[in-house]
Amino acid sequence: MAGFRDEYRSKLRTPDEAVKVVKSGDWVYAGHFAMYTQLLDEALSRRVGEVSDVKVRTVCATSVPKICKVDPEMKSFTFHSGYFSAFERKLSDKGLAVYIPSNYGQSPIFIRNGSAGHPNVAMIGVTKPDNNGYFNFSTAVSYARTACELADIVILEVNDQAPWVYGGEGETIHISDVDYIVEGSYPLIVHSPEGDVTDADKKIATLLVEEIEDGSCLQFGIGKLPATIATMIADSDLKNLGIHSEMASTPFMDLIEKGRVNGSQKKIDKFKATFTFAGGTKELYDYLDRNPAFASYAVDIQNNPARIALNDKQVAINNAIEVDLYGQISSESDGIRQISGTGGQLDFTMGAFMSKGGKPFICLSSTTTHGGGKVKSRIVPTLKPGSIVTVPRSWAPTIVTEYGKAQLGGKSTWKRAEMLIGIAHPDFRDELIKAAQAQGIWTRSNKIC
Ligand SMILES: CC(=O)SCCNC(=O)CCNC(=O)[C@H](O)C(C)(C)COP(=O)(O)OP(=O)(O)OC[C@H]1O[C@@H](n2cnc3c(N)ncnc32)[C@H](O)[C@@H]1OP(=O)(O)O
Ligand SMILES: CCCC(=O)O
Repeated sequence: MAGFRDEYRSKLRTPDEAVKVVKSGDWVYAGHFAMYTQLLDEALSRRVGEVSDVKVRTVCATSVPKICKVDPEMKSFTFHSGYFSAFERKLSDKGLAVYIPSNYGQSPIFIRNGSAGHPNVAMIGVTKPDNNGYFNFSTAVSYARTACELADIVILEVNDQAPWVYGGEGETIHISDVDYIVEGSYPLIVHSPEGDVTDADKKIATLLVEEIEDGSCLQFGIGKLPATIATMIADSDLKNLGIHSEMASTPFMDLIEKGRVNGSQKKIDKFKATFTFAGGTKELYDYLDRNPAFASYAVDIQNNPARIALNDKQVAINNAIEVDLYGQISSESDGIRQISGTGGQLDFTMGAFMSKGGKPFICLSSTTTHGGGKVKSRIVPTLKPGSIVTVPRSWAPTIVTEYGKAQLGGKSTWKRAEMLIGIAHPDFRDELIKAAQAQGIWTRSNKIC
């Protein structure tokens, strides 16, 4: 015990001392989500002008990184992210953030096989150590462990307000694997989906909840709709549900506390709700602290489609920006504008398809005023030039709008067009039929029921 305390003291540095190890040209892997390493970011930002071409990489930063604020010409730092938060997409709009495409579950694989930038320095957010000298990656297990294992230098930023989240695998690091430690104390940033819940959202949630059976195992993606659906399930009378998800969100508390989720039917991680990162309210972060109802895993394990499929009746509930008449799903860009990222959407869609009795869903309102202010259909003839396909049509699951469900798997292009137009907003159906005719995916026998 004493040895570990001495080792802790000997590795303790101020943030400014710790970031001195960063050299020009380095890749710096920073903390993810609410575990973004705020003190080290601030200290690194003070080295602007002194270093050049330092590439900082994170996932879904929950505030604007200081290194971006101080270096608008990117002379010292370039900021990279594998999934854009609202802050990051606004930085990207100004050319100040670079996106790294990947299925979330693949990201650590690319880092390990050397095709992603080698982590020269890992600066990762953790909890205070336990009595055995272990730190916990808290709400962002993600690929923190992989980054630390491969990094030349590991700096931990201890946040004594971070909850200790039980694992799984990949959730801790021992002090003997660490070079430097800095200490901090600040509340984890809250992540809550924006915007009011509309009547369309409620209708979609109702259509989706009908599909869930007692004993289903659930994944909820990021955004307002998955959160609305989770809340509706918490208020339903479903029972013996399980959770195998990428993200843990605020409604998970109610799902467990109201007795909907107990994990009793899971084939792996029985009685545990599993995830790789959490984003929600302070109450969620407090609830996760040393709560044996949860287990967090490294993302390459948690998001592995083959592992997701080990649980029966896996239901994947994710959100999209647009779907075209071929069933291509765009969930991360508006044309060439990168909005968010692929995240675990394809990982979980594939996993749910492969699970016995599994059901993958993509849900979206039939119209939006996003991206220009004018009402437009989210079911579109073709994706606009530059739009990124997050789920290819070969893996297209059931699409749900407030007008119904279209189960696309195995269907012809003619049938897909018919089904998708059938769940489009009525005001746009005629023009979609004309487009489908022009595209050769509409026959005389096609009809909208
Ligand atoms: C981290 C994870 O991977 S969790 C596991 C699952 N992963 C995924 O599903 C990844 C892909 N999905 C996503 O990123 C999200 O679910 C989204 C983006 C589809 C929806 O998330 P929400 O938070 O509900 O989106 P929201 O409606 O607030 O819109 C987000 C942005 O997209 C823009 N947007 C949304 N729809 C459209 C559209 N049809 N056209 C143009 N822009 C659009 C909005 O204007 C907004 O940008 P702004 O902040 O600059 O105004
Ligand atoms: C969500 C993808 C994360 C990464 O590759 O950094």
